[in-house]
Amino acid sequence: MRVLVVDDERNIRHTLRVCLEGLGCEVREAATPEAALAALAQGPADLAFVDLRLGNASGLELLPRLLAESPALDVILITAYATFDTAVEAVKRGARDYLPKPFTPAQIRHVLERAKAQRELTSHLGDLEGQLAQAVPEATLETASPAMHAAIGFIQRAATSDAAVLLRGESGTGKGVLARALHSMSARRKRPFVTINCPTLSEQLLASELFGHARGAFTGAVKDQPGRVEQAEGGTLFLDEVAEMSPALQAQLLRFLQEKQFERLGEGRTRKADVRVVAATHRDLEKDVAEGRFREDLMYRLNVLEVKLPSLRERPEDLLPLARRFIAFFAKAAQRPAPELSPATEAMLRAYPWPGNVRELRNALERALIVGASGVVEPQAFPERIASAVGPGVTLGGPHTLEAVEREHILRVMASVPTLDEAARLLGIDASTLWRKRKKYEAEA
Ligand SMILES: Nc1ncnc2c1ncn2[C@@H]1O[C@H](COP(=O)(O)OP(=O)(O)OP(=O)(O)O)[C@@H](O)[C@H]1O
Repeated sequence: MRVLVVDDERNIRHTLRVCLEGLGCEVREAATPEAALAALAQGPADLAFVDLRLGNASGLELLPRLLAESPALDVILITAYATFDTAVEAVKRGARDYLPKPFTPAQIRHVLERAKAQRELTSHLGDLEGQLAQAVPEATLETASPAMHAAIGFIQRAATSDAAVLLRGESGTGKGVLARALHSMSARRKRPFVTINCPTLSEQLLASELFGHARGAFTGAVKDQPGRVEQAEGGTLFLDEVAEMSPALQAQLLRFLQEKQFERLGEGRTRKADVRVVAATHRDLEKDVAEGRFREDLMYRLNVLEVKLPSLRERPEDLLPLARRFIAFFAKAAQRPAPELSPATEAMLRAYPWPGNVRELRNALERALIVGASGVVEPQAFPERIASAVGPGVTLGGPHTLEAVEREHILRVMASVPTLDEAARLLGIDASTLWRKRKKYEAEA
């Protein structure tokens, strides 16, 4: 650590230098605010010990000037006038910590270690954020689909309340993405968003993951461990695939939703948590209730606010914009120029039913970018199941009835523009005729 010691008393500077150098730090000294700023201008420091009293000057006033010069600097304020108010004021102005005079070498070491640990954590977090941004394209809430637009509007309204929300929809439709969006739009946004993926854990592990456990609660429980409910304090807990919970856990979750109370596994003490619950499922919950697999009372607790996300098939307007977005993202990550989608690829993407929804589209495009040649993405870059989905295979001049060609042309035009009116304008017919034709195609499908 590069440390700057700012104190007008030579003795104190000397004591700190000896102690800090003994702990492996590189130390510079300054006796006045001007000297401190000049020292920083010459080279960065990680940590500064600053006396509150610098002759006629004040360390508290120097603090913002130091931070303006070096925003990543951690400042520890030293003072013989240790009052609670000064400490609070110092922290408000951006100090990392507070060291009362007279101090011992052990206190200095302690403060140093704490600052070091904090710096490591901050940089680790920064790394993780960077990695995440690299690996996952940023979710977009832009949509031209009326069904998706309605779902997002619902989420925006739900964000203003604290009621439980149930997100329904096929796998890969973006339930997790919307749960996170809901959290970041809500007043809880500065607190944690914690996800639990219910089907991936055994009953006992899931109970312990959710509510925590006491030491010795089961083999392998070597220490007390808080659960995700406690981690999510003040924030949002996202229960993915909630229908997969065992009956015993359903009962515990119901109690938590009703009373906000729970116990860690193997512990008598009842704890409280302020957590907003958002749950998701791709299953038909009413059927699970009718067949005795899911508690009816729990369903009604979870679905106070309920929204269904459309499948990708139900939002054809978004297919190509999403595809282009993923292509741009993965090309950038691979430091390549983003290729175009060929017309044949666009037709194929529209013809394929996308049972895995947005997730499947994203994965298919990531793969296509790796296996395909640069410049233009052709259907050959996709797996067989997708590449063979060329719809009715209509080609101009091919052996088709006029009606089949018309139908295919109309469907493709509708998928390529956001509104029915725009499609009608492109096709040169009026919107009511187009609406009737679409109804007819839907009835035939
Ligand atoms: N609006 C979106 N913008 C960008 N990517 C999205 C969007 N919606 C979904 N995705 C992509 O699809 C993937 C799946 O989304 P998500 O995990 O939210 O789906 P899900 O409905 O929760 O699926 P499952 O039930 O299988 O967990 C995400 O990781 C993301 O890559």
